[in-house]
Amino acid sequence: MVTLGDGGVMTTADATFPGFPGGIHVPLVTPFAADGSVDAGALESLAHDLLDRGATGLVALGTTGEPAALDPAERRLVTDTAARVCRERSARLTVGVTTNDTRAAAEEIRALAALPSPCAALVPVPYFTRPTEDGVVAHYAHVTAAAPDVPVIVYNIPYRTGRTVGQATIRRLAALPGVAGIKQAVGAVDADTVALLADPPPGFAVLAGDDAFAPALLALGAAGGILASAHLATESYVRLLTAWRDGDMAHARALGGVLTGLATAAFAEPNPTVVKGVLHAQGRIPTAAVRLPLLPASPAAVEAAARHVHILADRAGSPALASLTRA
Ligand SMILES: O=C(O)C1=N[C@H](C(=O)O)C[C@H](O)C1
Repeated sequence: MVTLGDGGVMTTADATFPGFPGGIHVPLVTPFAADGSVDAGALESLAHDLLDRGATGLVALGTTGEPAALDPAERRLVTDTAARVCRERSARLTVGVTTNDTRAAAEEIRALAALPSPCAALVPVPYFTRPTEDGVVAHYAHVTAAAPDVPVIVYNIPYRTGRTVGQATIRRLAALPGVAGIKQAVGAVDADTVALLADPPPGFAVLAGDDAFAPALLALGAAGGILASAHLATESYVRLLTAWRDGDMAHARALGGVLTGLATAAFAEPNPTVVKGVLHAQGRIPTAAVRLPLLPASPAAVEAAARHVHILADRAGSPALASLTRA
C-alpha cells in the first residue's frame, strides 16, 4: 500500500499502473431473458454482485459478452448498464471495441470518450486481415490518437485474430501515448510473455487474458487479469492476486492449482457457454441462453465446472487454502 498525504491509502496497483488499474476485471456475460432479449436488469444485478465480491472492474462487450451477436441498440444498452453500475460503485469500466477496421475502431473509441463516465477500451489486434506487425502498431497509433483520454488495452489473442504480436512489438505499442496495458492471451506461457513480464514497460499493465494460464502469469508478476471464469470465483481470483503480491507463495500455489482446474472446466466448450450455464444453475442469470453460432453448453460441461466451484468452496477449510478460497 502507498500512504497518501491526507492519511488515505491507494493500492500499489494504482500507483504502479496510472493508466489502468491492476486487479481482477470481469468480462461480463450478456444475460438473455426467456424471450431472447437482452436482460438489462439481470446484467445490472450481476455487475453489482461481481463488484461486491471484490472485482476491481468490469468489461462490457468483451468476447464473453457475445458482442458480434448484439445489434447496435443492444450493445449500447449493455454499455450504458455497465457504465451506470461502474459510476455508482467507482469501479473501472472497460468496453470492448470489436472491429478489425481501423477507422471504425477510432469512431467507436471517440463515442466512448463521450460517455458520461470515464472508461477504457479493450481493442483486439485487428483480426482476419492479418496485417504486418508494423500495421498493427499503425492501427493502435491511429485509434489512440482518435480519443487520447480513453486508455486502450491491447487484446493480444492470436488464436482468435490470426495475427501473432511478439514482445518487441508489444514494447512499441506500450510506448504509444494512450496504450495503458495488454490483455495477454496467447494460449501459453510463451517466451515472449516471460520476457515481457521479466521487464515490463514502466506503468504498462500486463493482464492475464487466458483463464487456464492466469495463475502462472500472476506468479510471473502480471498486474491482474480479465477473466471470464472470475464470474464463478471472483473472491478466489482476488485472493490469488493478493497472495502473490504479499509473497504468500504456499497459498498462492495451492489456490492457483484449484483455479486452473476451474478455468479448464469453464473453457471445455466455447466461451461463454459454460460460464452462462453455471451462472444460470446458481440462479444468477435468468437463462443460460447464448446466440448463434454458439450453442448452449452440454449439461455435462456445466456440471463439471459447477463441481470445481464446489471444490473451491469445500477446500476453504483446508489449511493450505484456508484464508483464500471463498468462491
Ligand atoms: O471477454 C473476454 O474479455 C475474455 N475472453 C476470452 C475468450 O473468450 O477467449 C476469455 C477471457 O476469460 C476473457
